Amino acid sequence: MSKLVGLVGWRGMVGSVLMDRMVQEKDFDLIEPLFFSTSNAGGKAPAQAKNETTLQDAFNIDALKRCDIILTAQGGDYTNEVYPKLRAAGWNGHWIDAASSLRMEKNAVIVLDPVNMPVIQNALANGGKDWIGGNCTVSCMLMGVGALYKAGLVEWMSTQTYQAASGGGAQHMRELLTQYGTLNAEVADLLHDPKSAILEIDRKVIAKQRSLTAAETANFGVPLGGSLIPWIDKDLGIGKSQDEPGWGTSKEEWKGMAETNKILGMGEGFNSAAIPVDGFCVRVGAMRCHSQALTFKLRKNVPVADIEAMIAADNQWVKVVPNTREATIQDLTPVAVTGTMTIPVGRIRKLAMGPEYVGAFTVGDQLLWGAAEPLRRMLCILLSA
Ligand SMILES: NC(=O)C1=CN([C@@H]2O[C@H](COP(=O)(O)OP(=O)(O)OC[C@H]3O[C@@H](n4cnc5c(N)ncnc54)[C@H](OP(=O)(O)O)[C@@H]3O)[C@@H](O)[C@H]2O)C=CC1
Ligand SMILES: N[C@@H](CC(=O)OP(=O)(O)O)C(=O)O
Repeated sequence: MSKLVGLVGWRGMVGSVLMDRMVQEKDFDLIEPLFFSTSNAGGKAPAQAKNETTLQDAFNIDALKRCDIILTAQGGDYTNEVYPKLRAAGWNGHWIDAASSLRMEKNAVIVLDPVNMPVIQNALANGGKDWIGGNCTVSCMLMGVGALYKAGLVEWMSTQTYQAASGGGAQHMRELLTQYGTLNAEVADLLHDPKSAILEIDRKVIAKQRSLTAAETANFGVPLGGSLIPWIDKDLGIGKSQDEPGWGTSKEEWKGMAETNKILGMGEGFNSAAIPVDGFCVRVGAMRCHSQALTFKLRKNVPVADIEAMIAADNQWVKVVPNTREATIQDLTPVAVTGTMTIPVGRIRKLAMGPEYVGAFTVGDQLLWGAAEPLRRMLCILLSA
């Protein structure tokens, strides 16, 4: 008999990408889905419903308890409210979650099976029930360069990210595009006139950016179109001495080290067993692909050709982009990658600091490998266990 799989958050942005992938991969053939809603209980479930065609109340613990597996992309507030009640009510099913709330819990595994299948299998063998999707930036990075970690080559890594608007959610994407439109409209006449002065256009654009209303920047807080924001998520550094690691760190930056090490089953957080990962996380005006410039200090001098071969052989989605201008501008951009499962890694080269210092650049669709895909793959792992 098919497992009863509760789906929560299926109509949100991450949930919609997840549903599309589940349809593409025919995951619904393997399950009996039970659709939940936080806003429309009693309404009609989507077309993928089989026997249970009515939307269930996502806050109804008894309804949730019926499920063998619950897969949620509803968000952290939902998880914080419902998960403890469900476990307290004795539910012993598998919980698969896109939200970060439970990620660092001792019993939770951050799932990214092309990278950490042994960690997942070990947890399964030990009765693990909580399977949490990783931070989008971390998951996309490890899909690209996980091979170097698996080979034990990384002494430390520094990452500088270029994160898309979608990481903030659907409203952030709308706000970015609206800002681009507003800026374009401000100088449309001048743009149409080939003889107009570029500095006049520039002056009008910056004046408009600086005078955007609170409503026009409601989601990001400041203009993003034509600018960038070098801070993502909360400030975790408050209260620390400025001379210790962690001071002035954003939560997104903290996740880089904490989650990378947890995914790989190594030391967690800033402890001695963990591989140091640190850098700056920056929001840019891309739509849904996160990009990252990586600097590695390797434990030994490894030829670039060997590094490329290791990365290319790691999984079926990673693609090494030759470090040429043409290949880079064609294949190593958010525009090239959006909507695809491909994780290109390029700009692989030795850095001036010494032969153990290697640079790379990678791009990933943060709604696919960064959010939805590891979850549906974990569902399949559970179904085949
Ligand atoms: N955005 C991202 O990049 C990432 C997000 N995540 C996690 O996933 C969670 C969900 O994120 P995201 O998908 O962006 O959130 P959304 O805001 O798009 O969707 C969340 C829920 O909002 C409700 N909702 C209300 N109005 C609408 C509407 N007009 N269209 C669709 N849904 C609506 C739906 O619940 P209902 O049907 O019950 O009303 C939906 O499930 C996040 O909180 C985060 O924890 C994880 C990784 C990346
Ligand atoms: N914080 C990410 C998106 C996200 O949802 O991250 P997390 O799942 O770690 O909360 C971003 O803004 O790009």
